[in-house]
Amino acid sequence: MASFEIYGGKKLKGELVPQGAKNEALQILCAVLLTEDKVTISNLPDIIDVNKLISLLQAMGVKVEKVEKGTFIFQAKEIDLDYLRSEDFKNRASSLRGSIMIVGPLLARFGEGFIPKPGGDKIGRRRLDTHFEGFARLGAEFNFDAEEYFYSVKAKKLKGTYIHLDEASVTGTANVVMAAVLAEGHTTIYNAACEPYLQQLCKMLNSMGAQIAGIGSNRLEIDGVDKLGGCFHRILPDMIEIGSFIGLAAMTQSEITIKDVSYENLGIIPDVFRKLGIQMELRGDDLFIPAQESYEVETFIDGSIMTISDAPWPGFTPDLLSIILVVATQAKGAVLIHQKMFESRLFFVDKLIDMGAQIILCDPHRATVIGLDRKYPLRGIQMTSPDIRAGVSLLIAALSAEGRSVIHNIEQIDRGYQDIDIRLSNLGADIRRL
Ligand SMILES: CC(=O)N[C@H]1[C@@H](OP(=O)(O)OP(=O)(O)OC[C@H]2O[C@@H](n3ccc(=O)[nH]c3=O)[C@H](O)[C@@H]2O)O[C@H](CO)[C@@H](O)[C@@H]1O
Ligand SMILES: C=C(OP(=O)(O)O)C(=O)O
Repeated sequence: MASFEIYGGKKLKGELVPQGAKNEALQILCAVLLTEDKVTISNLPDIIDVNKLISLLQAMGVKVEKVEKGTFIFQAKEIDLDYLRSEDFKNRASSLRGSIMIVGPLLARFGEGFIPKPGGDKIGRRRLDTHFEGFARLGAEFNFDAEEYFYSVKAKKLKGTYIHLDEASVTGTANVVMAAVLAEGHTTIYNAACEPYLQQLCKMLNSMGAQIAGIGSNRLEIDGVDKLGGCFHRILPDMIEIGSFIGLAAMTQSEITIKDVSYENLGIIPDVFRKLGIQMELRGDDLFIPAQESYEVETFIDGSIMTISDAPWPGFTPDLLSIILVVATQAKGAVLIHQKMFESRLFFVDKLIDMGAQIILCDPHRATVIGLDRKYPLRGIQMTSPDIRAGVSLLIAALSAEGRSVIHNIEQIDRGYQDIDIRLSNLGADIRRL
């Protein structure tokens, strides 16, 4: 288990270039299974989850060629379907969440798909009903082996239909879309998730020859086609990383320019940080965050306490609520953080409380943060990162805290943030890997 050692309290300064988006990359990589032609993907982040998925695809028979840093050519010409029944497949596929999205493409192209219980963060119940109910609506036969925790689907030919997803699941929508593009006839997917990750996936599929309309909305209309071809796809900058950097700048009173953020794809994210009183300026497509002495949380118009909660896109992503929470600890004013989607994502606040933050965990979904307005800095402690976003939030807290902090289990952070220690050191942070 690797750790970071951090001496906090330093102001940082400089530029950060966001990596390609983790959650988009995981969808896009699975989509290469839909064609036997070559697919070139650029701006792939060099992070644990993406690298694990690439090696899983390789083990399945996908040819992978590295063109340059971040750019790879994939060709899924010969897929070893027997491998999907092996122990090695079960071990690899169960080590990350994104692997679940190989099922839709496999089912659509080869008539069968398998997956063990996927990994990913332990942040509460993470059911897969939306995925498998969607496949069943398209005509697939579904089987769940409860003893082995193994899901399988089979279908000679998928048939287009009307599907009202039971919830706007991000990976669920991606999976059902990837199955529907090769189904016979027309499919409507209503209550679809529409995060930029999905918009990007749909655009990529259309450039491979798919017929998807309604991109960016919660109603996708898909005309099935017989075959898809190759394409070139570039991954957007990671909006979660960009949000994390906005929080980092505010919390450490640093002047940071985040380069090439693709502002139009950030949705409501910058505005939510503005509600905490954080200033930022768009310069071209760069986001400039000035060093701020203090920031004050807005109240609602009627003067009541600000609530920040998550919702499916175009609402505020749950993946940034932990960052908002940590940044609120040094704001002026109070804010209620309401994590509606996941029930175990706020427990990391006990570490922040140990560091001196004033937080009341009201219940597993809600925490009230009383901002310290920098009257007392947080103090460095030893802690363990419970999940990827809590991990980065604790890292931000440690960078702002007085003294030495050690964060254990940083594999959680490495699974989504590329070379984070090196990039922060370049801005003047005192951080090292132990
Ligand atoms: C690899 C990947 O892309 N992971 C992301 C993906 O996970 P993932 O696709 O696994 O998450 P889902 O969108 O399926 O659902 C997330 C949670 O929200 C709940 N839910 C979902 C939709 C809804 O309308 N109401 C509702 O309550 C679900 O029950 C579940 O507990 O989306 C999550 C939600 O943005 C993000 O946190 C994850 O980072
Ligand atoms: C929860 C996340 O990831 P995963 O779905 O891969 O666990 C995340 O990216 O914040």
